[in-house]
Amino acid sequence: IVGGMNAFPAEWPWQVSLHVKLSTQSHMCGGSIIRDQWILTAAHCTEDLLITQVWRIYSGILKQSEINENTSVFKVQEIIVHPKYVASEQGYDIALMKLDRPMNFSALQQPLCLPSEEINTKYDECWVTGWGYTKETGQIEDTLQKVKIPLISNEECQNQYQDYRITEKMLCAGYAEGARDACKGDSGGPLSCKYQNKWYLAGITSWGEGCARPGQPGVYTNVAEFVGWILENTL
Ligand SMILES: COC(=O)Nc1ccc(-c2nc(CNC(=O)CCc3cc(Cl)ccc3N3C=NNN3)[nH]c2Cl)cc1
Repeated sequence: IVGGMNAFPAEWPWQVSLHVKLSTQSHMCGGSIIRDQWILTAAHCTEDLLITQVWRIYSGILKQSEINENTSVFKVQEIIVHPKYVASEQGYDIALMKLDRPMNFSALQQPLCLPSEEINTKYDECWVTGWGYTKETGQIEDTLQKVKIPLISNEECQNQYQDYRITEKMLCAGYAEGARDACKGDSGGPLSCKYQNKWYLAGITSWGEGCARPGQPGVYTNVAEFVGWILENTL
């Protein structure tokens, strides 16, 4: 997250950290709790890592340094990648991970709401969160970062990304002057938007041209367009 600040404990209780354990273990992507046994993340996070055994999912943490052999960890029973996913810039950057056991919800770990179709235009505010870099040449942050980012219209976003096709299944958010954005290591995490005092998973952090560059907003998977797919696949 570029231009953000430290989150508070239990402020974003649906945010999880997805780790991969090969010879070493490290944070790979963000994710969001949507049901007691289901995490929503980006399809590109699972590329070349479709073997479930390498994944470790940490919930209820604020700091990466809280992770140790005693921290509660979830393993992955199943990974479902959207069948139309090819690359982030072409959309369908969405995947489900089924946990090896149901999660007990608490103040520190609980789901947020899936959006409905028409809500995208009514949000009061949106925030992107993650442990990603705070600048393009950065590193994974210890403390979860948060930054408030306004949604922008797909028409405006398409004007700023002339070499790409910004589809209705994408959502854009950013400031014209840049300076605040998601960055490397934030992908898969939530763009959380508030409406009438409830938080909704409006977007999944997906791609952008660099981090926080002027006129280069962040592009998110438009979750409202995939609620049917999510429900069908999490029965
Ligand atoms: C010790 O452990 C580690 O070092 N772990 C670790 C884990 C993951 C990564 C990593 N993850 C990615 C996937 N892309 C993203 O996360 C954000 C994409 C994105 C989305 C929006 Cl909305 C806006 C801008 C951008 N954007 C463009 N350019 N940069 N960011 N790339 C890399 Cl590199 C690096 C290190």
